[in-house]
Amino acid sequence: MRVEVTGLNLPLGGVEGVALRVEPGEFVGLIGPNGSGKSTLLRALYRALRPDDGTVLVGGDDVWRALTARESAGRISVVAQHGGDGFDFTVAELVATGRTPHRTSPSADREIVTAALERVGMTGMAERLYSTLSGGERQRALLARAVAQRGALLVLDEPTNHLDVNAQFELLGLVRSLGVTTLAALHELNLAAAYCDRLYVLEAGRIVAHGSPGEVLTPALLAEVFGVRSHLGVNPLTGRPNLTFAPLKDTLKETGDPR
Ligand SMILES: Nc1ncnc2c1ncn2[C@@H]1O[C@H](COP(=O)(O)OP(=O)(O)OP(=O)(O)O)[C@@H](O)[C@H]1O
Repeated sequence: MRVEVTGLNLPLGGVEGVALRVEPGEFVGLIGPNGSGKSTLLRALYRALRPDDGTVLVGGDDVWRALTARESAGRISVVAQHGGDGFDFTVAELVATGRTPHRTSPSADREIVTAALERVGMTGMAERLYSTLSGGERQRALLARAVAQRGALLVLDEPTNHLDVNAQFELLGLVRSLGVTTLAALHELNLAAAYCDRLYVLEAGRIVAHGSPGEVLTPALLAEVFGVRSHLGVNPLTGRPNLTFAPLKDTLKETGDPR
C-alpha cells in the first residue's frame, strides 16, 4: 500500500513542509536526532495527531479526511513507543486488541492471534500479564499485535528499543519477512542501513535528505545533522553499508587506551 505525504505541517514538534513517499512493499526508515520530530510525524500518519495542513494518503485515501478512525486502524498497524503501557492484559488479550478494527468471527480472530504469537516466538507467553514482561518481550508482544491487525501499512516507532543485539536483528528481519509496506523511526543507524530500502532524515521537523542508505549516510550529513564524525564502509559480514562513529571533539583521548 502506497503512502504519500505532502505539505505536512503539524502543531507540535516543529514539523513543517514534510513530504515523503513509501512505495508498496518498501521498508523506509525515518532517522534524525532526539527531538527532531520523528514520533510526532508518525503520529500524524496513523491518525493520532491532526495536522494543521497537508495531506496523508494511505492507499490513495486521505487518512484524515476520507477515512474513519476505524478504517484507518484497519489499514495501518502501529507499534508505538510505550504502546501497551497501562494495559493490564495478558499477552494474548493485548494481541487480540489488534483485531478490534476488523469484523471477523471470534474463532477466526483466535486463529489470527495464535498465528501472530507464533510468528514472534511468544506462544509460550500468551497467558503472561503484559505488565510483567521485560522491555524486549513487550516490543515483541506489540509487534504481534500489529501482525494480528494485518494492516497493509506498518508504522514502527523505534521498535528496537530495549532489544539486545540479536533480538534487534530478529525483530527487523521479522518485519522485513512480513513484506508489508513499512515506515519505521530508527535510532540505530547501522540497523537502518542494513534493513531499510530508503531513508528520510528529519532535522528540527524538516526532511533534509532522502535516498538509499549509501546515498544518505554520508560523513557530511551525519556531521551536520547528528554532530558526529563518521566513516561509511561496508559491513564485511553482510555487505551492507556500515558506519563507525567518533565525537566531533575527540573526547575519547581522555579515556585512555582500552587495550
Ligand atoms: N505533546 C507535546 N507537547 C509539547 N511538545 C511536544 C509534544 N510532543 C512532542 N513535543 C516536542 O516535539 C519535539 C519532537 O518530539 P518527537 O517525540 O517527535 O521527537 P523524536 O524525533 O521522536 O525524538 P526521540 O528520538 O527523542 O524519540 C520535541 O522537542 C518534543 O519535546
